[in-house]
Amino acid sequence: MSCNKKKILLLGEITHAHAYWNSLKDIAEIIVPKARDRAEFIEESKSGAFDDVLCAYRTFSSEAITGRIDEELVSALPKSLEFLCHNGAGYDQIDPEACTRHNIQVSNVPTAVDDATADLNLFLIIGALRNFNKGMVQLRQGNWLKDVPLGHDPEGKILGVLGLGGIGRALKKRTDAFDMKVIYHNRKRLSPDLENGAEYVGFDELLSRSDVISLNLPLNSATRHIISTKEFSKMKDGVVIVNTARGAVMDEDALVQALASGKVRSCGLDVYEEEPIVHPGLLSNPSVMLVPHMGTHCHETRKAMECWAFDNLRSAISTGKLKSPIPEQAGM
Ligand SMILES: O=CC(=O)O
Repeated sequence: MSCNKKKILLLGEITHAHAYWNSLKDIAEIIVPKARDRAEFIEESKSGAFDDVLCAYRTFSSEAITGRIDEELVSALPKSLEFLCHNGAGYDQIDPEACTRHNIQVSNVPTAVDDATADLNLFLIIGALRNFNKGMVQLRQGNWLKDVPLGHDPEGKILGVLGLGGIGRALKKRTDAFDMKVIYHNRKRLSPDLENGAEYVGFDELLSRSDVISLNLPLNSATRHIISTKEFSKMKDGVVIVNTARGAVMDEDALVQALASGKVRSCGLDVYEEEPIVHPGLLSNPSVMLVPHMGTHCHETRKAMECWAFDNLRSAISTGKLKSPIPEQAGM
């Protein structure tokens, strides 16, 4: 009976939206790989185990088995594969050009991640400005307020958002309540309704005017290390930097140096260049706020993300179109 159904390749685990996932079984047969690493995965695919799959669903952590979805991996997948539905906003684990060359349409999960990530982003800004981490570390060591410098109020400070997308805009909504003045830089200026009062500035102006810089842009070849030594030198002394996007948009070595010199007063990080490895210069610095990639680490958000990704699968199977194709493939 199942032979008439379309096939979905499951890369990763279903953790929240079980009922929705089970409902997909009415329209699709689920193929679960046995591979434990990339070499085994490629071999399994070449053996024909994934033949005829139309769609693949993948999670962020499935990279531990498949590795990056790049030319080598995509070439080993069956030609029947037309849709790759990624569960996550950032899809830097996928090479969009390789997928396009092999006629694989890719979707991600925008919007559903915005509020939870912006909540964490705000927590990091306030914590870094107010030296909360240092105070908390000292308290646990029995050193009540020892060597904890006075912090700074967010009110009246200039927040420079690099990448005013969904998360950046959700952050602005939150920082408006703290009377922060928001300036932003994107490759293209947004429409006034999306700007919602944020001031559009050039990249260098954002670096030089901001009291707090928030990195909210995707990681790709154009944004890797977009913040490094030269950019730090253009910032105000004592600037605060927060990153909930991807670690590699900022050069971590350069950040550690900028913290040591005092150029950067403090930072708040949810993401790191080599997760789960964290730079020792960050780990040993009690003034910085460090969180282990928890931007969407909430029941409700994780469920909403799965549902969004499954909507993409359902749409691909029933209409031949994705609900949220990645921008690189718009019009494919
Ligand atoms: O990091 C989380 C995501 O990309 O959704």
